[in-house]
Amino acid sequence: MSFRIQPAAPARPNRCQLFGPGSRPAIFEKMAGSDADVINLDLEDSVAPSDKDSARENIIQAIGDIDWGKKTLSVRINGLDTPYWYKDVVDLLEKSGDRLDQIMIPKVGCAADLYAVDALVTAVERARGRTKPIKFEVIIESAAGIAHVEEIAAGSPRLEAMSLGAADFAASMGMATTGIGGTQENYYMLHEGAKHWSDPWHWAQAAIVAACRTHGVLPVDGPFGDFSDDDGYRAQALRSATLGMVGKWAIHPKQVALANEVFTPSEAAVAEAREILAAMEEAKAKGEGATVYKGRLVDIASIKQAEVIVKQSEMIAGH
Ligand SMILES: CC(=O)SCCNC(=O)CCNC(=O)[C@H](O)C(C)(C)COP(=O)(O)OP(=O)(O)OC[C@H]1O[C@@H](n2cnc3c(N)ncnc32)[C@H](O)[C@@H]1OP(=O)(O)O
Ligand SMILES: O=CC(=O)O
Ligand SMILES: [Mg+2]
Repeated sequence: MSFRIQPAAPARPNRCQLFGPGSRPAIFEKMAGSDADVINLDLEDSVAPSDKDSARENIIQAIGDIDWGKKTLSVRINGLDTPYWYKDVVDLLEKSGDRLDQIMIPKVGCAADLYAVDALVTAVERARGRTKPIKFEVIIESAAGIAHVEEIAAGSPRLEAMSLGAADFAASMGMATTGIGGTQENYYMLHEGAKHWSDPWHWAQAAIVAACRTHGVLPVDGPFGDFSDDDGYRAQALRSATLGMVGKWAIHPKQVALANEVFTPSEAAVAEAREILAAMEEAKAKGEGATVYKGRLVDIASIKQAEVIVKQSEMIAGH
């Protein structure tokens, strides 16, 4: 371990982030009644330019009027390249109460983007005497975002979560696809005549996880557009969980259960992790740093691996 200890990410469940357009207030109660850990009310790309003002008002009203339970309540503001974002921030903080937890900043390209939003948020919070500091989450969804991912992860003490936005990311990178996330038909290796599909999102996800883990931020997988394809969603989510991500977006309510299933450690996984911890306790009592569990090596690193699963399960159960 480096002299610098890796900071812990925020201890809150973030298995599923359910999105809904701010211009569609009829679904807000349904979102609040869902099993998603995080709600993302959207002012950005799911809202037409002509609806930006009314969507903002809908969201401000709903923040106070609806019982959001224990969910993390987040609003995705418009990008810093638009004329809308400053009013999103100012109106949200001036006109809504303390129930709002987080602002999601899309298309972040460098740490200065967070600095700019932080400066505005801080000014409004002070002017209004808001005592609960607003947290940030960001979307990495551009070439600049992924190129500067580490400085972004370190960009603000308000930052709690970072998502990969596959749709805008693909567009910014010039990727030859219109699919949002998941397997891409033309991204394969050929071996003895058989196609083996590769994962074009892998490197960006791994970069996001590394940046997040270095700076104590929650890494999250973004949207999977084909909400008719449960198996495709599950496969994408399982890959993300295996890489260290803690959750995934749902762009339709039917994806919530899939995300919760994948990002809640199973009883079998928790039981095995506890057995590994017990085996290592026994080894430690005998003065050994390594032992054998079910025919395979476990050592002091295995304790840390097992603790990730046990802690995640306890945190979710305790929430
Ligand atoms: C690339 C990105 O930026 S992704 C993030 C931004 N995008 C979004 O926020 C889009 C979020 N999703 C949606 O807007 C919608 O789910 C759509 C447009 C994809 C589909 O909407 P619909 O055609 O109404 O879906 P469908 O008919 O299957 O809805 C089934 C039920 O779920 C409800 N529902 C639909 N979307 C949502 C949602 N996001 N949250 C909660 N409930 C929802 C519908 O009201 C309907 O309820 P009912 O059975 O009581 O009538
Ligand atoms: O905002 C999300 C995306 O995929 O783009
Ligand atoms: Mg996007």
